[in-house]
Amino acid sequence: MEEKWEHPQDTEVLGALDLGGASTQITFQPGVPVEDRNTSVFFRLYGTNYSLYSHSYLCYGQSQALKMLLAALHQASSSAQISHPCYPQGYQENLTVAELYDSPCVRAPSSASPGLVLRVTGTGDPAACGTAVQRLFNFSCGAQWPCGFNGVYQPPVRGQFLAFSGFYHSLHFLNLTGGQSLSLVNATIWQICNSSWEQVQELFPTASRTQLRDACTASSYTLTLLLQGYKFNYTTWPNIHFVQQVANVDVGWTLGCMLNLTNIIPSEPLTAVTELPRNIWIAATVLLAIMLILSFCLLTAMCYQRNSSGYEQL
Ligand SMILES: Nc1ncnc2c1ncn2[C@@H]1O[C@H](COP(=O)(O)OP(=O)(O)O)[C@@H](O)[C@H]1O
Repeated sequence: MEEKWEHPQDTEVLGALDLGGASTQITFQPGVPVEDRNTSVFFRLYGTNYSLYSHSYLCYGQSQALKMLLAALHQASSSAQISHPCYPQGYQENLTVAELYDSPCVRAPSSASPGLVLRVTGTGDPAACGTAVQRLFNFSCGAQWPCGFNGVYQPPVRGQFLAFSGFYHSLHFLNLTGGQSLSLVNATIWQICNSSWEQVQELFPTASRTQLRDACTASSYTLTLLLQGYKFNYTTWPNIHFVQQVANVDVGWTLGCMLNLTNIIPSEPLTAVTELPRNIWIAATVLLAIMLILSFCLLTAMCYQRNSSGYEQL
Protein backbone atom coordinates (compact mmCIF):
# COMPACT_ATOMS: atom_id res chain seq x y z
CA MET A 1 0.00 0.00 0.00
CA GLU A 2 3.06 2.32 0.47
CA GLU A 3 1.02 4.27 3.08
CA LYS A 4 -1.39 5.38 0.37
CA TRP A 5 -5.00 4.31 -0.09
CA GLU A 6 -4.46 2.96 -3.55
CA HIS A 7 -5.89 -0.09 -5.26
CA PRO A 8 -3.06 -2.47 -6.23
CA GLN A 9 -3.66 -3.10 -9.93
CA ASP A 10 -3.31 -6.89 -9.91
CA THR A 11 -5.61 -7.67 -6.94
CA GLU A 12 -8.92 -9.40 -7.48
CA VAL A 13 -12.18 -7.59 -6.74
CA LEU A 14 -14.31 -9.59 -4.28
CA GLY A 15 -18.07 -9.83 -4.68
CA ALA A 16 -20.41 -9.15 -1.76
CA LEU A 17 -23.48 -11.07 -0.63
CA ASP A 18 -25.54 -9.41 2.07
CA LEU A 19 -28.62 -10.87 3.74
CA GLY A 20 -30.21 -8.23 5.94
CA GLY A 21 -33.48 -8.41 7.81
CA ALA A 22 -35.59 -6.73 5.13
CA SER A 23 -33.56 -7.08 1.92
CA THR A 24 -30.73 -8.99 0.29
CA GLN A 25 -28.02 -7.59 -1.97
CA ILE A 26 -25.60 -9.06 -4.48
CA THR A 27 -22.67 -7.07 -5.91
CA PHE A 28 -19.79 -8.29 -8.07
CA GLN A 29 -17.55 -7.43 -10.99
CA PRO A 30 -19.04 -9.38 -13.92
CA GLY A 31 -17.04 -10.83 -16.76
CA VAL A 32 -19.34 -9.25 -19.33
CA PRO A 33 -20.69 -5.70 -19.75
CA VAL A 34 -23.82 -5.16 -17.61
CA GLU A 35 -26.72 -5.08 -20.07
CA ASP A 36 -29.32 -3.59 -17.75
CA ARG A 37 -28.58 0.01 -16.70
CA ASN A 38 -30.70 -0.37 -13.53
CA THR A 39 -28.27 -2.92 -12.14
CA SER A 40 -24.95 -1.42 -13.29
CA VAL A 41 -22.98 0.68 -10.84
CA PHE A 42 -19.97 2.85 -11.56
CA PHE A 43 -17.98 3.32 -8.44
CA ARG A 44 -14.76 5.22 -7.65
CA LEU A 45 -12.79 4.14 -4.61
CA TYR A 46 -9.37 5.56 -3.68
CA GLY A 47 -8.54 6.57 -7.21
CA THR A 48 -9.70 3.44 -9.04
CA ASN A 49 -12.87 3.12 -11.14
CA TYR A 50 -15.02 0.00 -10.89
CA SER A 51 -17.86 -1.13 -13.09
CA LEU A 52 -20.03 -3.47 -11.07
CA TYR A 53 -23.29 -5.38 -11.15
CA SER A 54 -25.46 -4.77 -8.10
CA HIS A 55 -29.05 -5.48 -7.18
CA SER A 56 -31.08 -5.31 -3.98
CA TYR A 57 -34.17 -7.49 -3.53
CA LEU A 58 -36.58 -5.84 -1.12
CA CYS A 59 -38.57 -8.23 1.15
CA TYR A 60 -36.05 -11.02 0.54
CA GLY A 61 -34.07 -10.28 3.71
CA GLN A 62 -34.17 -13.06 6.29
CA SER A 63 -36.89 -11.74 8.64
CA GLN A 64 -39.23 -10.68 5.86
CA ALA A 65 -38.70 -13.87 3.84
CA LEU A 66 -39.55 -15.99 6.89
CA LYS A 67 -42.67 -13.85 7.36
CA MET A 68 -43.63 -14.27 3.68
CA LEU A 69 -43.26 -18.02 4.12
CA LEU A 70 -45.53 -18.09 7.16
CA ALA A 71 -48.11 -15.90 5.39
CA ALA A 72 -48.04 -18.21 2.33
CA LEU A 73 -48.57 -21.25 4.58
CA HIS A 74 -51.46 -19.46 6.32
CA GLN A 75 -53.11 -18.61 3.00
CA ALA A 76 -52.66 -22.18 1.77
CA SER A 77 -54.24 -23.61 4.95
CA SER A 78 -57.36 -21.35 4.89
CA SER A 79 -57.91 -21.98 8.61
CA ALA A 80 -56.50 -20.85 11.95
CA GLN A 81 -54.27 -23.96 12.07
CA ILE A 82 -50.96 -23.59 10.20
CA SER A 83 -48.68 -26.58 9.60
CA HIS A 84 -45.10 -25.35 9.20
CA PRO A 85 -42.83 -27.91 7.49
CA CYS A 86 -39.65 -25.96 8.42
CA TYR A 87 -40.39 -25.70 12.15
CA PRO A 88 -39.25 -28.67 14.26
CA GLN A 89 -41.82 -31.39 14.72
CA GLY A 90 -43.77 -30.80 17.93
CA TYR A 91 -43.01 -27.07 18.13
CA GLN A 92 -46.12 -24.93 18.68
CA GLU A 93 -46.82 -21.21 18.94
CA ASN A 94 -49.75 -18.81 18.68
CA LEU A 95 -49.76 -15.48 16.88
CA THR A 96 -52.48 -13.11 15.75
CA VAL A 97 -53.32 -12.24 12.14
CA ALA A 98 -52.30 -8.64 12.94
CA GLU A 99 -48.83 -9.82 14.07
CA LEU A 100 -48.37 -11.94 10.95
CA TYR A 101 -49.41 -9.21 8.50
CA ASP A 102 -47.60 -6.28 10.12
CA SER A 103 -45.29 -5.51 7.19
CA PRO A 104 -45.64 -4.28 3.58
CA CYS A 105 -43.97 -7.50 2.37
CA VAL A 106 -47.05 -9.56 3.29
CA ARG A 107 -50.57 -8.64 2.21
CA ALA A 108 -53.36 -9.82 4.50
CA PRO A 109 -56.32 -11.56 2.83
CA SER A 110 -59.43 -9.36 3.00
CA SER A 111 -61.27 -12.09 4.93
CA ALA A 112 -58.69 -12.23 7.78
CA SER A 113 -59.76 -10.51 11.00
CA PRO A 114 -56.75 -8.90 12.76
CA GLY A 115 -57.56 -10.28 16.22
CA LEU A 116 -57.86 -13.91 15.10
CA VAL A 117 -55.33 -16.17 16.84
CA LEU A 118 -53.43 -18.54 14.56
CA ARG A 119 -51.90 -21.75 15.87
CA VAL A 120 -48.62 -22.72 14.17
CA THR A 121 -47.43 -26.33 14.48
CA GLY A 122 -44.07 -27.58 13.24
CA THR A 123 -44.02 -30.76 11.16
CA GLY A 124 -40.24 -31.02 10.58
CA ASP A 125 -40.48 -32.12 6.95
CA PRO A 126 -37.32 -31.22 4.95
CA ALA A 127 -38.73 -31.98 1.48
CA ALA A 128 -41.93 -29.98 2.07
CA CYS A 129 -39.84 -27.20 3.64
CA GLY A 130 -37.63 -26.98 0.53
CA THR A 131 -40.69 -26.80 -1.73
CA ALA A 132 -42.37 -24.11 0.41
CA VAL A 133 -39.20 -21.98 0.45
CA GLN A 134 -38.77 -22.28 -3.34
CA ARG A 135 -42.34 -21.04 -3.86
CA LEU A 136 -41.28 -17.65 -2.46
CA PHE A 137 -39.30 -17.07 -5.66
CA ASN A 138 -40.16 -16.80 -9.31
CA PHE A 139 -37.26 -18.48 -11.10
CA SER A 140 -38.39 -17.89 -14.69
CA CYS A 141 -36.29 -15.22 -16.39
CA GLY A 142 -38.73 -14.00 -19.04
CA ALA A 143 -37.09 -11.42 -21.30
CA GLN A 144 -34.25 -10.70 -18.84
CA TRP A 145 -31.84 -13.54 -19.53
CA PRO A 146 -29.60 -14.43 -17.71
CA CYS A 147 -31.39 -13.58 -14.49
CA GLY A 148 -31.28 -13.97 -10.72
CA PHE A 149 -34.91 -14.38 -9.69
CA ASN A 150 -38.22 -12.56 -10.08
CA GLY A 151 -37.17 -11.65 -13.63
CA VAL A 152 -34.23 -9.47 -12.52
CA TYR A 153 -31.29 -9.46 -14.94
CA GLN A 154 -28.06 -10.90 -13.46
CA PRO A 155 -24.88 -11.94 -15.28
CA PRO A 156 -23.38 -15.28 -14.13
CA VAL A 157 -21.60 -14.96 -10.76
CA ARG A 158 -17.85 -14.51 -11.14
CA GLY A 159 -14.85 -14.55 -8.77
CA GLN A 160 -14.62 -14.86 -5.01
CA PHE A 161 -17.43 -13.62 -2.75
CA LEU A 162 -17.75 -12.55 0.87
CA ALA A 163 -21.13 -13.54 2.35
CA PHE A 164 -22.04 -11.75 5.56
CA SER A 165 -24.91 -10.69 7.88
CA GLY A 166 -27.77 -13.24 7.71
CA PHE A 167 -25.83 -15.51 5.31
CA TYR A 168 -23.13 -15.86 7.94
CA HIS A 169 -25.41 -16.14 10.99
CA SER A 170 -27.80 -18.75 9.54
CA LEU A 171 -24.98 -21.12 8.54
CA HIS A 172 -22.67 -20.34 11.47
CA PHE A 173 -25.34 -21.65 13.85
CA LEU A 174 -24.97 -25.06 12.15
CA ASN A 175 -21.17 -24.82 12.07
CA LEU A 176 -21.17 -24.53 8.27
CA THR A 177 -19.08 -21.39 7.71
CA GLY A 178 -15.67 -23.09 7.66
CA GLY A 179 -15.48 -23.97 3.96
CA GLN A 180 -17.64 -27.12 4.17
CA SER A 181 -18.59 -28.77 0.88
CA LEU A 182 -22.02 -28.17 -0.61
CA SER A 183 -22.91 -31.84 -0.06
CA LEU A 184 -22.16 -31.55 3.66
CA VAL A 185 -24.09 -28.28 3.90
CA ASN A 186 -27.10 -29.91 2.18
CA ALA A 187 -26.92 -32.97 4.44
CA THR A 188 -26.62 -30.91 7.65
CA ILE A 189 -29.58 -28.70 6.72
CA TRP A 190 -31.63 -31.79 5.85
CA GLN A 191 -30.79 -33.29 9.24
CA ILE A 192 -31.76 -30.19 11.25
CA CYS A 193 -34.99 -29.84 9.25
CA ASN A 194 -35.81 -33.48 10.03
CA SER A 195 -35.41 -32.98 13.79
CA SER A 196 -38.05 -32.77 16.48
CA TRP A 197 -38.37 -29.90 18.96
CA GLU A 198 -36.85 -32.09 21.72
CA GLN A 199 -33.91 -33.07 19.49
CA VAL A 200 -32.98 -29.48 18.53
CA GLN A 201 -33.14 -28.43 22.18
CA GLU A 202 -30.74 -31.24 23.06
CA LEU A 203 -28.43 -30.43 20.14
CA PHE A 204 -28.19 -26.71 21.02
CA PRO A 205 -28.87 -26.40 24.78
CA THR A 206 -27.75 -22.76 25.00
CA ALA A 207 -29.62 -21.43 21.96
CA SER A 208 -32.72 -19.26 22.27
CA ARG A 209 -36.21 -20.50 21.39
CA THR A 210 -36.31 -18.30 18.26
CA GLN A 211 -32.89 -19.53 17.08
CA LEU A 212 -34.01 -23.16 17.50
CA ARG A 213 -37.34 -22.54 15.78
CA ASP A 214 -35.71 -20.74 12.81
CA ALA A 215 -32.55 -22.85 12.35
CA CYS A 216 -34.05 -24.98 9.56
CA THR A 217 -36.05 -22.19 7.88
CA ALA A 218 -33.16 -19.69 7.88
CA SER A 219 -30.54 -22.16 6.58
CA SER A 220 -32.91 -23.58 3.93
CA TYR A 221 -33.76 -20.07 2.80
CA THR A 222 -30.04 -19.13 2.67
CA LEU A 223 -29.21 -22.15 0.53
CA THR A 224 -32.14 -21.67 -1.87
CA LEU A 225 -31.29 -17.98 -2.27
CA LEU A 226 -27.63 -18.73 -3.03
CA LEU A 227 -28.18 -21.70 -5.37
CA GLN A 228 -31.47 -21.12 -7.18
CA GLY A 229 -31.67 -17.35 -6.58
CA TYR A 230 -28.14 -16.09 -7.23
CA LYS A 231 -27.24 -19.19 -9.29
CA PHE A 232 -24.20 -20.49 -7.44
CA ASN A 233 -23.56 -24.19 -8.13
CA TYR A 234 -21.25 -27.04 -7.07
CA THR A 235 -18.34 -25.43 -8.96
CA THR A 236 -18.78 -21.89 -7.63
CA TRP A 237 -19.88 -22.82 -4.06
CA PRO A 238 -16.25 -22.92 -2.75
CA ASN A 239 -15.87 -19.29 -3.92
CA ILE A 240 -18.31 -18.12 -1.24
CA HIS A 241 -16.54 -17.18 2.01
CA PHE A 242 -18.89 -16.75 4.96
CA VAL A 243 -17.51 -14.01 7.20
CA GLN A 244 -18.53 -11.81 10.06
CA GLN A 245 -15.34 -9.76 10.16
CA VAL A 246 -12.48 -8.84 7.84
CA ALA A 247 -9.25 -7.70 9.54
CA ASN A 248 -11.13 -7.40 12.89
CA VAL A 249 -13.76 -5.10 11.39
CA ASP A 250 -17.42 -6.12 11.14
CA VAL A 251 -18.46 -6.26 7.50
CA GLY A 252 -21.87 -5.09 6.40
CA TRP A 253 -23.54 -2.40 4.32
CA THR A 254 -22.54 0.32 6.83
CA LEU A 255 -18.82 -0.31 6.23
CA GLY A 256 -19.30 -0.11 2.44
CA CYS A 257 -21.31 3.08 2.77
CA MET A 258 -18.62 4.66 4.99
CA LEU A 259 -15.79 3.71 2.59
CA ASN A 260 -17.73 5.16 -0.31
CA LEU A 261 -18.47 8.42 1.53
CA THR A 262 -14.97 8.95 2.96
CA ASN A 263 -13.58 8.57 -0.53
CA ILE A 264 -15.73 11.48 -1.69
CA ILE A 265 -14.64 13.92 1.05
CA PRO A 266 -11.26 15.08 -0.37
CA SER A 267 -12.46 15.34 -3.96
CA GLU A 268 -15.24 17.88 -3.32
CA PRO A 269 -13.31 20.90 -1.91
CA LEU A 270 -10.53 20.37 -4.46
CA THR A 271 -13.02 20.62 -7.32
CA ALA A 272 -14.35 23.88 -5.88
CA VAL A 273 -10.87 25.49 -5.74
CA THR A 274 -9.66 24.44 -9.17
CA GLU A 275 -12.90 25.56 -10.80
CA LEU A 276 -12.26 29.30 -9.98
CA PRO A 277 -12.14 31.24 -13.32
CA ARG A 278 -8.55 31.95 -14.36
CA ASN A 279 -8.91 35.78 -14.64
CA ILE A 280 -10.48 36.02 -11.14
CA TRP A 281 -7.65 33.88 -9.79
CA ILE A 282 -5.01 36.25 -11.40
CA ALA A 283 -6.84 39.42 -10.19
CA ALA A 284 -7.03 38.08 -6.61
CA THR A 285 -3.32 37.17 -6.64
CA VAL A 286 -2.27 40.62 -8.01
CA LEU A 287 -4.50 42.40 -5.45
CA LEU A 288 -2.98 40.38 -2.63
CA ALA A 289 0.54 41.18 -3.88
CA ILE A 290 -0.25 44.94 -4.07
CA MET A 291 -1.70 44.91 -0.55
CA LEU A 292 1.39 43.14 0.78
CA ILE A 293 3.72 45.67 -0.90
CA LEU A 294 1.66 48.63 0.40
CA SER A 295 1.64 47.21 3.95
CA PHE A 296 5.43 46.75 3.78
CA CYS A 297 5.94 50.36 2.57
CA LEU A 298 3.62 51.70 5.29
CA LEU A 299 5.48 49.80 8.02
CA THR A 300 8.87 51.02 6.73
CA ALA A 301 7.62 54.62 6.61
CA MET A 302 6.28 54.40 10.18
CA CYS A 303 9.58 53.02 11.49
CA TYR A 304 11.56 55.69 9.66
CA GLN A 305 9.30 58.45 11.08
CA ARG A 306 9.62 57.12 14.67
CA ASN A 307 13.45 56.97 14.39
CA SER A 308 13.78 60.51 12.98
CA SER A 309 11.48 62.02 15.73
CA GLY A 310 13.70 60.28 18.35
CA TYR A 311 16.84 61.96 16.93
CA GLU A 312 15.10 65.36 17.00
CA GLN A 313 14.40 64.95 20.78
CA LEU A 314 18.05 64.17 21.42
N1 LIG B 1 -25.89 -12.29 16.20
C1 LIG B 1 -26.80 -12.86 15.43
N2 LIG B 1 -27.11 -14.18 15.57
C2 LIG B 1 -28.01 -14.76 14.78
N3 LIG B 1 -28.68 -14.15 13.77
C3 LIG B 1 -28.42 -12.85 13.58
C4 LIG B 1 -27.46 -12.14 14.39
N4 LIG B 1 -27.41 -10.84 13.94
C5 LIG B 1 -28.29 -10.78 12.91
N5 LIG B 1 -28.89 -11.97 12.69
C6 LIG B 1 -29.89 -12.27 11.66
O1 LIG B 1 -29.38 -11.88 10.41
C7 LIG B 1 -30.34 -11.14 9.68
C8 LIG B 1 -29.73 -9.85 9.21
O2 LIG B 1 -29.39 -9.07 10.31
P1 LIG B 1 -28.78 -7.62 10.13
O3 LIG B 1 -27.58 -7.69 9.22
O4 LIG B 1 -28.57 -7.06 11.50
O5 LIG B 1 -30.00 -6.89 9.40
P2 LIG B 1 -30.05 -5.42 8.75
O6 LIG B 1 -29.01 -5.38 7.66
O7 LIG B 1 -31.45 -5.34 8.23
O8 LIG B 1 -29.75 -4.46 9.87
C9 LIG B 1 -31.54 -10.87 10.61
O9 LIG B 1 -32.67 -11.54 10.09
C10 LIG B 1 -31.15 -11.44 11.94
O10 LIG B 1 -32.17 -12.29 12.43
